[in-house]
Amino acid sequence: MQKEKNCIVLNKVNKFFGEKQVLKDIDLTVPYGSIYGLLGPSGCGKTTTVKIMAGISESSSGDTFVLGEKMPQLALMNQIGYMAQSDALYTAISAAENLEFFAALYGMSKQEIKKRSMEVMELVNLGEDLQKPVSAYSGGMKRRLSLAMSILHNPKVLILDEPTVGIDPLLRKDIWNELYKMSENGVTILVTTHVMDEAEKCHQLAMMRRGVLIAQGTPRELQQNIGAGSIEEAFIYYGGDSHED
Ligand SMILES: Nc1ncnc2c1ncn2[C@@H]1O[C@H](COP(=O)(O)OP(=O)(O)OP(=O)(O)O)[C@@H](O)[C@H]1O
Repeated sequence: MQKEKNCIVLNKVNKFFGEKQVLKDIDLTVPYGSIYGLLGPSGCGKTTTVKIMAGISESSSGDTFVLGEKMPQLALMNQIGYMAQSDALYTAISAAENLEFFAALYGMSKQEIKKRSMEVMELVNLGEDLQKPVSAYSGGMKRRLSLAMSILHNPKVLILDEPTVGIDPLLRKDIWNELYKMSENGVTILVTTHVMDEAEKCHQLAMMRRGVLIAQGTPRELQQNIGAGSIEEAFIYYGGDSHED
């Protein structure tokens, strides 16, 4: 069964906002332990798709399974890490307090919270800024803190909506190395991106356009299928490079 081999399965998922259909019959499978990229022009439905996967939003019809369970599923929430496009941070308090707050929601112990907070903050190069109020963070620092928060509880599934926007290339490389390590340890990672060199780093890619999944495969397959010289060329061929809105 698809559900057993794959960590994330979407079967004929549709989503309407009022009269407007923003997802059309999305069929998608993400194998366990893979890094799967969702690529497409602005407004094509990437965020809507990942919110359904994360259990934050419900589809209008169709089924979504994560770790073999039908979504949305409250009991799965502490096995999923989700990083939204806009940072969900409390700016009046410190990064440490933000981490503590979320960790407590996940039921982590005080000792665990302290150890893990330091670990994740060092990972995103914010080890020195743990006690600073978030209001004093730059945009890029807030993104990195959001990423740290999404992996704080060692989730089995990590869903990242444009995680490296505003992050410099060097740190972006470090973050990708960390994502590879996590995937080698069995974590399944779903990442949305506009950045072509990031798309190439994914094990598998899905390209979306106007709510439809138009192509799926490895970055190499997507290029070879149409004789494209780069993933950027494939993206332009499959999806067009113009914005939808
Ligand atoms: N709550 C909402 N109510 C009405 N329309 C919505 C809502 N959320 C999203 N949409 C619409 O659904 C479509 C898909 O939006 P979505 O945010 O999923 O796109 P996206 O591919 O993630 O875009 P971007 O790359 O710019 O973030 C857009 O046309 C958007 O305007």
